Amino acid sequence: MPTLRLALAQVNTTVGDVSGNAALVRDWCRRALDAGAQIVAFPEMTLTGYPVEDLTFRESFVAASRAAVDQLASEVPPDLAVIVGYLDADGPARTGSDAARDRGPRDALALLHGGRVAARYFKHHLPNYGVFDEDRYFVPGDTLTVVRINGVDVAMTVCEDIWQPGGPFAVAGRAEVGLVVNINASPYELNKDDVRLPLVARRAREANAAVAYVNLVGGQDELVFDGDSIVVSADGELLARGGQFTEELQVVDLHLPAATSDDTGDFGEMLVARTALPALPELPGAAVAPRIEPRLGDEAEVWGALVTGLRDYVRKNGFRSVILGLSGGIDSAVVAAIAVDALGGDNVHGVAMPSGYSSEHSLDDAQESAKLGGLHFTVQPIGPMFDAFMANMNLNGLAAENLQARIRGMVSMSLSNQHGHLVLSTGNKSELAVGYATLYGDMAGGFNPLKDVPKTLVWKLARWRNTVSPLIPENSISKPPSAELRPDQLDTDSLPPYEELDPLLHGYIDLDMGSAALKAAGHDPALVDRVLRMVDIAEYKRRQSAPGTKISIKAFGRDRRLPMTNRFREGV
Ligand SMILES: Nc1ncnc2c1ncn2[C@@H]1O[C@H](COP(=O)(O)OP(=O)(O)OC[C@H]2O[C@@H]([n+]3cccc(C(=O)O)c3)[C@H](O)[C@@H]2O)[C@@H](O)[C@H]1O
Ligand SMILES: Nc1ncnc2c1ncn2[C@@H]1O[C@H](COP(=O)(O)OP(=O)(O)OP(=O)(O)O)[C@@H](O)[C@H]1O
Ligand SMILES: NC(=O)CC[C@H](N)C(=O)O
Repeated sequence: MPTLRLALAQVNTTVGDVSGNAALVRDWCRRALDAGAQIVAFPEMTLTGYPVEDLTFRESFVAASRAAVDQLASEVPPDLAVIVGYLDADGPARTGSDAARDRGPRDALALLHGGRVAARYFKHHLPNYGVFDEDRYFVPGDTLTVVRINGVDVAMTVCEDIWQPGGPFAVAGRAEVGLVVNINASPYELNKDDVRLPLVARRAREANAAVAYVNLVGGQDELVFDGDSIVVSADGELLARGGQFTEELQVVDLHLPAATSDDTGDFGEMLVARTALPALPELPGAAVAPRIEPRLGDEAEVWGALVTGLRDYVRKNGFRSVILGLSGGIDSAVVAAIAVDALGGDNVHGVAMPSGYSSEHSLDDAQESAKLGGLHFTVQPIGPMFDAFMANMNLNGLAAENLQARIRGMVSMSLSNQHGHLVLSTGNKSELAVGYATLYGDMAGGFNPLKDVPKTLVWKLARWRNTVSPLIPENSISKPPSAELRPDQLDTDSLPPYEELDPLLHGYIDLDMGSAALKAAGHDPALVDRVLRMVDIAEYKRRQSAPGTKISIKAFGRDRRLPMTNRFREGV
């Protein structure tokens, strides 16, 4: 049986940084060569980053990607077979009514070898659900490219191709290949790694071939990619698995069946095209021992996603530091802790902004949070600014309460302008769901790490993080949540307890259950009516909220898209 040494490069690309991504490929090709690899595979759309969204419509961007792949072919080691994702096009982008087309932008993959592009493949299945809009951008490929490498037939596929039965994997089976490489940009959501391994194993059995699945790592706006690259044998046995949220090279020796078929042409759902590479150098030295990295627990996994999402948003947008209001409450303490893990305490600035309603312990807790995180801490009382407003405007009730939140938002943004820190907002998913946040107040900010984290999970994350090392004040975890916008205010004055609210929100938001289904599932009918109304009328707020890392199956923004102007009310 021939043996191929394959490296999977789980790397962190940046959208739009074509030359930087090409440099990354060159660097990791050298590492693959040092590890004695014959083939190295990079993630989907490596050269452009993923997702490029409407950049696809720009001819100049497509041209930059195509030029980069040609140039890269002459720059990577000529004896190494390099599989790399990029944006290609064999026709113009969609302009409106041209519904059925066989040419246009392509989510493409190139096999580089011997100083040239030796083969190409265009993604066949285009995801168009959840956060994906690929029908908007790409034309599906209809030809599976099979490359003979040292006597083994290797098929190459892109991401969604592995999520669908039939299509490229079934065709690969009929074409009798020994290995299917699948390059991915598969965003993280909680427990997705539990789905991936059985999926990859199923597809291996469907193709009757070993499968190598390589995924991106790193953050891109609301998305974060967790890596979790996988290699399985033809019968679905796990051979190697990468870590989560780490850039790394996974190297594996695969004993694969010698090629048996030369058939090409129509294989049912797709055509098959074949090509062959000149012989690659024989394997040097001893066999490599593949690694199977342990899985992270749920809290560690979500924490990894939030830290990676924040770090990359900050870094890839040219910031070095962040600023946030530290109230002494759980949300700002957890955001500060995420920021400390992402950027180091020296790059995190916490500002306590006490008003007349802030309790003494709030300031102490805020200070403790800063001390534990080793972050910069200042106190900026807002009383005089509040008084100046009130002396000039006749405000009372909610208008006066919200003024405090707005002054804090203005102070944070002013310090951002002055010192160049990115402002973090801290509203969790439960609060954003029911509109419990002040527009242009505590909602002010450039990025919100907790946007997709329900309040009950915020507490769990805090407890888990403190088991690693103490970073979040115990008092912030244990005290009842309060906005402290009026005397003795508690969240429970306006909201049901979060232990009741969160499961209801999960049903309504993440699972799209209606009022009848939620009541049938055992939620208190009066609470269902009240909460659904609160969620429905707060859509305008969510549209104006800062972006934040997606961790759930349905995040506000890219995933859950609802009209702001909407008279439909559940059960009415
Ligand atoms: N459909 C629509 N489209 C566009 N804009 C719309 C709108 N409906 C109202 N608006 C605008 O929105 C305004 C109302 O929103 P907003 O000004 O935010 O004020 P509002 O939602 O009335 O009050 C903020 C709520 O958040 C709570 N809060 C504040 C701060 C922190 C926390 C916390 O603990 O985390 C909680 C606070 O106790 C209060 O219940 C209206 O005055 C109007 O200008
Ligand atoms: N006294 C304060 N000093 C500094 N920032 C504050 C203060 N009060 C509120 N903030 C900012 O506004 C955000 C919303 O705060 P608020 O305390 O009203 O609600 P919360 O959801 O209970 O948040 P937290 O749990 O952080 O207190 C806080 O997370 C914090 O960033
Ligand atoms: N880029 C893609 O095709 C990703 C789609 C796929 N279902 C995933 O989430 O992994």
